Amino acid sequence: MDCDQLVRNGYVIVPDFLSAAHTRLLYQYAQQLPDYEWQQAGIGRADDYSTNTRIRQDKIRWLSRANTLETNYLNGLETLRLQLNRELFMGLFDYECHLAHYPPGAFYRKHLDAFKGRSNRILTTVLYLNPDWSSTDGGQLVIYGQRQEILETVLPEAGKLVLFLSDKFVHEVLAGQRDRYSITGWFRLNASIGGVIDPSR
Ligand SMILES: O=C(O)CCC(=O)C(=O)O
Ligand SMILES: [Fe+2]
Repeated sequence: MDCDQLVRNGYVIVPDFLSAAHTRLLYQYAQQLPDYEWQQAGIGRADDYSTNTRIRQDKIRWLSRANTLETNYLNGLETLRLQLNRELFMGLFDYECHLAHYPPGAFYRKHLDAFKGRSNRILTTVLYLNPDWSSTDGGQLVIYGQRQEILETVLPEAGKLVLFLSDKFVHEVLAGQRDRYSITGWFRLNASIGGVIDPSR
């Protein structure tokens, strides 16, 4: 992981963050999960939470330490959290993530993952799981700059990790032709106030 790029640009794209073997296992795992394991994704959190399929149409499943494969991934991101704290003094407190499944045609319109001063989501991570994804398959992640210019159009290719500051970059997921699998997560700060635990979701 190149921390310099993250500091310079506020985002970084790492093509081979995860080995092909580990990525394949996660891909197969996601593909075989039965329908009832997935929930319609929503927007907002806690009391503000709602599902709005005009904005996003993916299905998600939160990761836990309930099995080895999920635990391995969470351990890998824990190592990254410690690296970021060590090298960039980011003070990241914890990490949460979910599998995401975009069926053909599904999208996620332009949005921010966090709003300045109102969220403890600091850094977004997206890991892509699909092997052999080509540009004709669609499903790109488009990252926008401060003047709404396109900074990056990212193909969701197996093993690739995208990291960006959650309150800085508007982004969207374009509709694709294939089932698209990924793991999206957030490094968080601890924003509990007055003994009220800050909700993670
Ligand atoms: O899957 C992606 O490329 C991005 C997903 C995303 O923006 C989100 O879940 O907030
Ligand atoms: Fe997002």
